[in-house]
Amino acid sequence: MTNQNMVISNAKSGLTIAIAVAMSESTLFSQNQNGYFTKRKFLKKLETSGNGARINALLDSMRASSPSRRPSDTEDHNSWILRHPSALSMFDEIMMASKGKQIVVFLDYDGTLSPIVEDPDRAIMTNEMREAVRDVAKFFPTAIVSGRCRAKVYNFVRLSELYYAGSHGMDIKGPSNGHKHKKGNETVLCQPAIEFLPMIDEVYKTLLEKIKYIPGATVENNKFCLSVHFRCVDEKKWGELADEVKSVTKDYQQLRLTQGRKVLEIRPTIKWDKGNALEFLLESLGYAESNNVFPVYIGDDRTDEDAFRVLRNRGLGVGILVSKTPKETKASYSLQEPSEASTKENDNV
Ligand SMILES: O=P(O)(O)OC[C@H]1O[C@H](O[C@H]2O[C@H](CO)[C@@H](O)[C@H](O)[C@H]2O)[C@H](O)[C@@H](O)[C@@H]1O
Repeated sequence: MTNQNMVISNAKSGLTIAIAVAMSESTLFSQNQNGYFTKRKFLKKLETSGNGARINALLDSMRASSPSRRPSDTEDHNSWILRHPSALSMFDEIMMASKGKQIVVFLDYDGTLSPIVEDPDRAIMTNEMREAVRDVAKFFPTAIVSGRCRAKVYNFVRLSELYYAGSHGMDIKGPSNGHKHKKGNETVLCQPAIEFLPMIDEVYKTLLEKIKYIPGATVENNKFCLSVHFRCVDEKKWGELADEVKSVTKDYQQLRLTQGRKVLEIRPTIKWDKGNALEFLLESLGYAESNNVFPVYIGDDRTDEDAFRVLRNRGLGVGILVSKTPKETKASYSLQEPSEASTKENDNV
């Protein structure tokens, strides 16, 4: 089995595109035309409001981000896919664009490397996926960019050779070993919201008390930000939950509310997001102003849009949105859900 076959057979997700791009670049991956087309065919099979906002607006937004499927969705999907084609069907185009450039891979965690599940503590990444990421990182600098706190996402992924940007990019650390992609000897570290730690902790404790009577509601401490989960909350109780969250955050003008997949996220108002994290990491790798770099960013959530926007505005690399349903996005390409093992059939929110 060649290195290339090994890499591909380990891949079970949207991550395959990064691996596919790898095939075009690495000299380790030399092969003839037939081999190229066989691999491509095989890859196809593998694809599996701020503090001032009113409560009603927040509740509307929670509902809007959790749509139920309608019969016309197929039509919407067809026109959407024309604007955001499958990254696999555009394989050749992406390969051409990356030619001669240094690929850097950015991967979101929840909904990209792991399936969306009801209990956030059980969003386990498969060993197969871990091996695929490990193989990608052998060839390219690779970063995990997550809303989770860095330590937690590291515990899920457990690959010391990667860069990790936790808390939506507000906590960045370079590889803990002497990895070849590491620049110099210095450890990359960036924590732009360090002074918010006591405030976040205080809000976490207050929220724990406030929401404990709402069945299914949980709050997750992501160190520099908080996640209030409502995936397991009866929709009739969403209004109450929104009330409680607003009643706490209204006293903290330095915090803002954003939304993810059935989650309200409380974050410092500083201008720092996954897009800034991407730029910081490119700079740390020595590609601040360079056009010879080809970032591949794969993500599924609203917060990943900040990174997609940076790539689009700078005309760099590709953004790939993992989604089964049409969504407004700045990503150029799309992929289906990360794995067959992901939650319920209709759950893409
Ligand atoms: O940036 P990400 O790595 O995608 O993190 C965003 C949030 O992901 C997690 O919540 C989401 O996944 C959970 C597990 O599948 C699911 O139960 C929840 O409904 C989703 O919103 C994580 O728990 C959050 O802290 C992250 O902010």
